[in-house]
Amino acid sequence: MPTMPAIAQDLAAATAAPRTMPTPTDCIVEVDHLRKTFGTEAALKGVSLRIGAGERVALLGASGSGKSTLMRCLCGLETAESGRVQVFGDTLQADGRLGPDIRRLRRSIGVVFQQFNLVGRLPVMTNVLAGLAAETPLWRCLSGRFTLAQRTRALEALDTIGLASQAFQRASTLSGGQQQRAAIARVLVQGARLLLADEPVASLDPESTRRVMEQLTQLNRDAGMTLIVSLHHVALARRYCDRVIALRHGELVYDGPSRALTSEFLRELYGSAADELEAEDAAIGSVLPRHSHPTSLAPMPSQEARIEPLMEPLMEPLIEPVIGAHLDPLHHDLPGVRLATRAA
Ligand SMILES: Nc1ncnc2c1ncn2[C@@H]1O[C@H](COP(=O)(O)OP(=O)(O)OP(=O)(O)O)[C@@H](O)[C@H]1O
Repeated sequence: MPTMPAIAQDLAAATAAPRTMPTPTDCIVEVDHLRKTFGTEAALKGVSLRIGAGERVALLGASGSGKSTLMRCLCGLETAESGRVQVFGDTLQADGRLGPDIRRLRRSIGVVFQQFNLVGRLPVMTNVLAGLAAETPLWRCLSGRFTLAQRTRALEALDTIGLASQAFQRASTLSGGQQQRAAIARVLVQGARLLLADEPVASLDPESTRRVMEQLTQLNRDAGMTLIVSLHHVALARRYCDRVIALRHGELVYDGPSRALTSEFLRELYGSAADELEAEDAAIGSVLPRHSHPTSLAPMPSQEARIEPLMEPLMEPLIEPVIGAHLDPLHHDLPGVRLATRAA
């Protein structure tokens, strides 16, 4: 029986139009020999990869293969014992230490988690404004006195993902899919250039899954955000991402076009969980469009016209203080967010 790497090599070689690896100049993520151990367990065993600007990459692998650990290392929420992560040409971490530019780099990295990381009792708008915490003076964050321009930006981001009319509702009143889209609006308002989405649809129904995946795809296409998304469903990876990186027991076992993935390889990758995943994939597949390109829609009123009726509450200077431990783990090291968390 062929080994896993052998199958992966065959797959990549058999692809009619192999994806060209990003050249050093358009590489925005470079990972070299990353190794991370928890106790005696190695979660990442010397992973190396390159991701180019504007790519849409799916991270696949069975439970425990190291996907979340890799994602957390890419944004500096986790430090690896050895190896290096460079983002936008600067060192994010090397040999267990975060680089000197970590705060600046984090501003350009948006992260979306499976659990949404919204504060349910705060309005959707406030949750989205938290994306601006890194660029806003502490006193403004603590008192909720965001500028009109910032509040308008947040409303526009919510409009872009179709949630403007829910802007002043408590986040807890939204459905799971809507909450995930609000988390995406927070990344949009942050102005991130790299979006890491760690199992963003794992707790969503098939229809919400489709919507969230399309929104992530649109951010990649329209806002030019590079997207790395970890997924359990191969059908989603095939539909929405051109490239797949697969991990198994902390090792990179495949890096190539998503269309080249075969059932044989996936059985190797997922082992005994393959049958269950195949059944779930069939359910998801039934609600996915045939093409990931958005279908043409009826003409919409301009964004200005759409959000104009919602502007009135924005004229009130106070929104809500940006508080809460779960708002945005990336910015927990900001003094404002720490203080606010303690005060909450
Ligand atoms: N904070 C931690 N403490 C101890 N072990 C951890 C920690 N985080 C991850 N691990 C271990 O590292 C390995 C990789 O975990 P990781 O969460 O990265 O996998 P995953 O592919 O994201 O899994 P899943 O798909 O189930 O989320 C697992 O064996 C896990 O138990």
